[in-house]
Amino acid sequence: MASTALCFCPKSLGRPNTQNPRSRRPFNKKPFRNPKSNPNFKPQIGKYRSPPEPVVLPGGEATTYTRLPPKDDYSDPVFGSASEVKLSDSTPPRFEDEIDELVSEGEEDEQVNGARNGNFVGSYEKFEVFEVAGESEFDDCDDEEDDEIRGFMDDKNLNISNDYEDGEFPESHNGEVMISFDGEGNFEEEDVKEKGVPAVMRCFDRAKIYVKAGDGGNGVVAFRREKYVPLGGPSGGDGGRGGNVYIEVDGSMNSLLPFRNSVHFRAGRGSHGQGRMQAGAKGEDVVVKMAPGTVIREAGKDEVLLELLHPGQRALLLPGGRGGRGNASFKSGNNKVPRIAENGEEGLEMWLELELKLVADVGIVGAPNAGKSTLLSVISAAKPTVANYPFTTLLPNLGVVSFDYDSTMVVADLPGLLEGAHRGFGLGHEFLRHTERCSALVHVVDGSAPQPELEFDAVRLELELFSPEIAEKPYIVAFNKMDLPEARENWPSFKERLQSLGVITFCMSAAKSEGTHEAICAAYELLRESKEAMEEEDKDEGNQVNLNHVADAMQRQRSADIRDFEIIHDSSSNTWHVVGSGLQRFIQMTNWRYIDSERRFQHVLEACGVNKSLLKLGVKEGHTVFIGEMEMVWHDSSEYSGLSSMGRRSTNSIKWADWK
Ligand SMILES: Nc1nc2c(ncn2[C@@H]2O[C@H](COP(=O)(O)OP(=O)(O)OP(=O)(O)O)[C@@H](O)[C@H]2O)c(=O)[nH]1
Ligand SMILES: [Mg+2]
Repeated sequence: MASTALCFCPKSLGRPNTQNPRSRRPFNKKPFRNPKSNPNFKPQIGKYRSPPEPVVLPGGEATTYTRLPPKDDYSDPVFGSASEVKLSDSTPPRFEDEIDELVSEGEEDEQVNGARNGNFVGSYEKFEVFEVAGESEFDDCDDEEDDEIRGFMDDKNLNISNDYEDGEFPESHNGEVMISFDGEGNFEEEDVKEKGVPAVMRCFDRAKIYVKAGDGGNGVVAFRREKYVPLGGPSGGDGGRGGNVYIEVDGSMNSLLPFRNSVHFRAGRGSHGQGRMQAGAKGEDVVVKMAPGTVIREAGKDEVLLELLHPGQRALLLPGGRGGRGNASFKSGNNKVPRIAENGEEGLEMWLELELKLVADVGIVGAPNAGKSTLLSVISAAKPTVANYPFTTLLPNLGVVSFDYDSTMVVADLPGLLEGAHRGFGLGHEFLRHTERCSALVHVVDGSAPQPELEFDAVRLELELFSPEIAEKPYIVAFNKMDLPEARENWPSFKERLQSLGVITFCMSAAKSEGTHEAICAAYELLRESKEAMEEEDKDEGNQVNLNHVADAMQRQRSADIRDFEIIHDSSSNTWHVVGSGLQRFIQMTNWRYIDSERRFQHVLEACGVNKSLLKLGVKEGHTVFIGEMEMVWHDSSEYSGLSSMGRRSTNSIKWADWK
């Protein structure tokens, strides 16, 4: 079929590389920061280059890899002239052809025998794979401005070299990551770094966002003046409450990619109060929509704040700040003309780290090119890309399988797993966490592979190394490509071995849609059983989850008693720090423009025991005392003994951590 696909080499995906994209720029090209200054730059309105159209090749050409394939199997996108390659050009040579070629050159030696015995990889020389950066600056998903030119996969970033003889490896230059393979199946691990995938793939299931609740509006000082109403009294209204930050699960989202473009979410501030006792309007709430299964943590912390699974669930994350009181609220028997009003309470702010673990019922795992996407495409309406090269699937695909009206299941097709994936090879491990929420797995094995048993074992081992919990999930094995004679030949021995292990095994031809229904029905049966078991557990636990627990905890912290404070003395500078979240909030809400505020402040310090405690601890005339954001000085004279304000020391807004 004459069709084209984006040009990339699976080998370059076989290493986790996070080198600085600017560090290895081709010497004959001038660096350009602004892509629009590049004469070759064509703006892409559609944001990302679309992935290749689904292609179904004659299955006979497909080859499954459980290790990194040797270079000759693929045309090199860097050295080739075209930026796109025909799939037919990149068809890997048949295993036997390779051996025959060697034989015809009179090289029938140990290598060839090794290959005939199935030790395919051992017959190759060492090679290394590394990444050379082009001008692309797309690697950083935090960089907002260049989003529109970020390509889905930029083939300029890839380079491959295997020019080195055994044992001769160059030092790694410019921070590039090298993975050396010594022909014995041993990989040198020390250079392996964590982030090895293009930005779009990292941002698929990870994001960092900023959220801020709205500040409360200020209260005002006003007095009623009206004809025939003498001494109308205070009439300053209260400020409005700041907007809240909510997190809502949006069933139509299945990735965190939208957060590449919008990172900051701020709720509106409440309006200020007005005369005639008019209270300010409430600030606008902000609702941050997330894909089902997003795990939310505070940046830099391990503790999970929220984990919402079901579409439509909504949790209050940050409550808006309280509106400040106007002078009408301060009227009392003692003070009928209060000249005081409060500031609105500042809304809390926070950086959040989001991690998506897809909510799928069944996960399809297996080696690259085994036929996982083909299976998903025949059992559901999903149209994943199918092609005859490893790592066709770069991001997980979801599909819904409907049996009848009320029995459906969500199936996730994941990128292929290579041997050594736990050490960072391939893409599989990047996305295996998406199977954590699956109740069952379908393990697709390429039946036409030279040794399907080895392929099966390699993938099982990788699953175990990634997470024993995933490996313990119930699974079935789907032995694929039964339309090919090799698969039919391998099937009896494979079936016998797996049956002896007690594994449920099905044979099928995904391409011809034969046997797929039986396999998927068996997967559904596993799902049903595990759901029943889970429902039982839920019944036993019987507890309802409070989705607003984060906001509740914050609210409790903020409204702590003003008398709960701690005094810290710094003897080197003779300064005192009075720390307490109740006091801090009180200071932040004090509006120092009004003369009565200072008096009220002094009164509160006296009443809550700050002055007394300071005196007890030995504060002296002229010592500096910090309370929250206020800097104060201590006076110790016969007429007045206490603190007087020197001004604010910072105007930073409040972080959640400050309250803890
Ligand atoms: N003959 C035959 N070929 C098949 C069958 N199923 C899949 N193929 C072919 O195998 C190749 C790989 O299929 P994919 O579905 O892309 O494999 P995959 O496991 O999703 O591969 P990755 O996404 O790279 O991990 C394609 O050329 C398919 O046409 C089958 O039942 N019979
Ligand atoms: Mg696939």
